[in-house]
Amino acid sequence: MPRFLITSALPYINGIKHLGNLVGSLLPADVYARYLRQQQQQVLYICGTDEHGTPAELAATEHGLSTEDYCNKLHDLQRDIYQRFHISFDYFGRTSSKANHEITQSIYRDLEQRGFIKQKAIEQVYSIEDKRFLPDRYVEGTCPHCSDEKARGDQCDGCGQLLEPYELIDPHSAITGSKDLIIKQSNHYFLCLSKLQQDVGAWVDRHKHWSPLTQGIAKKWLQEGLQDRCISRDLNWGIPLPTDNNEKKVFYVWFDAPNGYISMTKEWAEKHAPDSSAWKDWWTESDDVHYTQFMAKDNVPFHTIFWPAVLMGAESNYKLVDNIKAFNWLLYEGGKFSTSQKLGVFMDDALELFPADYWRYYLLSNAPENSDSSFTFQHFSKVINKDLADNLGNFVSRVSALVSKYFSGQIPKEQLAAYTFPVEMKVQVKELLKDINDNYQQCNFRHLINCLKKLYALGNEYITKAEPWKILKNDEKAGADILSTCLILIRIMAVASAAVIPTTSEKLFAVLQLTQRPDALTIQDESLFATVDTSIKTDKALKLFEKITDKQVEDLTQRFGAKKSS
Ligand SMILES: Nc1ncnc2c1ncn2[C@@H]1O[C@H](COP(=O)(O)OP(=O)(O)OP(=O)(O)O)[C@@H](O)[C@H]1O
Ligand SMILES: [Zn+2]
Repeated sequence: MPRFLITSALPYINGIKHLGNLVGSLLPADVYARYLRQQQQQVLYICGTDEHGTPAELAATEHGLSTEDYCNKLHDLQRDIYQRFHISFDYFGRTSSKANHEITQSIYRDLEQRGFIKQKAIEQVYSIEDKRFLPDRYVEGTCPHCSDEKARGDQCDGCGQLLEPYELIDPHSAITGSKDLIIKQSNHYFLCLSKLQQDVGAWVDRHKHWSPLTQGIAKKWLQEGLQDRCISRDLNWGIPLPTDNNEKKVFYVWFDAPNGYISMTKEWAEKHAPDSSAWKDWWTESDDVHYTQFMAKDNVPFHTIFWPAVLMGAESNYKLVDNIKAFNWLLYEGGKFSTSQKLGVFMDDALELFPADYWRYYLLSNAPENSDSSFTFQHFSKVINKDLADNLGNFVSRVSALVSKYFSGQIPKEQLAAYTFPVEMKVQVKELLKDINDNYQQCNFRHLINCLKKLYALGNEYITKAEPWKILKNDEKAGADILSTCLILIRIMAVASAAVIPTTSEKLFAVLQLTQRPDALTIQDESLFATVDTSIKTDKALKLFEKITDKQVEDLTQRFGAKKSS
């Protein structure tokens, strides 16, 4: 029986994440994991915070905390918020863990032994006032090409030119503004990626099923030719390089972060599996584990080229990824959401505004799958009001009100015994369920939501056309049959939507007074069409979703239009 390993790109520690991070990595991975579990598959879903690197140190300083304390705090905050979004990790770890230190250092030693590490002195900008080497993007100045005064040492956003820090006119530290900068030489360690080009290229070629976005990015890097890549930094915070030279170097965050997937699995096994060595059979190359990663496009080179190269070079026999579900950007006011620039709608604010299921449903309906997509409150309200409030919510509320009113919540047993689900509708629903199942399986989230939407609409249209409220006045049996069909449809909607809107699905089962969980039934299960013997208890109309008003849209657009202030 296959087993499914799932990881979502590790959220960086420098703040509460935004809706872009949610839709570009965490949410789709969660939906896939939930779907597979619902289909009775064995799943391990691993994620955790990515904690090393300069932005973490700077964020800590900004908050007046040591980097370690800051990371502890932000890790807990992030974990809490993912729980509130019902992201169902099997384990949520940290790249700063002891296990990650050990695994990263051991991978490095293998690479070194096998001749894939070289040393080279490089020149870097050192800020005397900051007492630190400055990464290129923390050097700012005037662009020599377009005179933009806000150019960074890696790139000018004004004209798009790639730059070196020494090319800037009037360079200064982006941290303190100090101009007291010198160029210092420092010995650094490089991964010999150029030696691994062929192996990585052949491996990428074998993955023809990857999406055009994933393949396109991987092939572009390969065509340009892989360059040896620096894996060390002169920082205090990070995983120390186990070198013989008497130097204080740490790994560059890109090198240690993905190893976190492995080390977090190790911690999961130590804490939660019956056998603490269970992590090994998830990560050893074998046919029965199918590994899927979720991320947005900026992370694709790291997961298709750099990290696989590291694992191949180390000849570690660690499992390489089978499928990569990559996303484009979710845009906010025409630009990219940004944690460092505090731009966009952040997950904590989002949950204060609306329940998690609103966001989960909307973000997947608008997922940047084939191209970038834009978030607006206007669009958000349109989708929620139409799909969830007008279709799903309205249908369930009409059905429960009628069953309460005409049958005191319980359709008589003798009528249920004589009832069968209408044949024609069964064909239609089965077809939809097949599409829903396929889209879950293939992680086609926009199509998936479209099918769910059709399912909700089908119920609503059926009851509108059948008009049980009229029929019930003269023919109780015919009316009871229509409502029985509706009750079954509610169960089907709950089961089919369970991975996307888990809380709502549970509420639907609660309305039906079903004791099972909606995710305990598989999506194409024949028993979904059996009669629902319920005793609904609603005295007044049930309101599953609150409609979002034009006034709310206006206020929220205004409130979040400017940069987030804190
Ligand atoms: N606007 C976005 N749309 C979709 N996915 C995104 C977006 N921004 C970030 N992601 C993805 O979220 C995941 C976690 O990202 P990470 O925490 O590293 O933030 P980031 O890419 O540095 O974002 P930011 O620039 O906002 O800090 C990554 O897979 C990243 O590609
Ligand atoms: Zn420029």
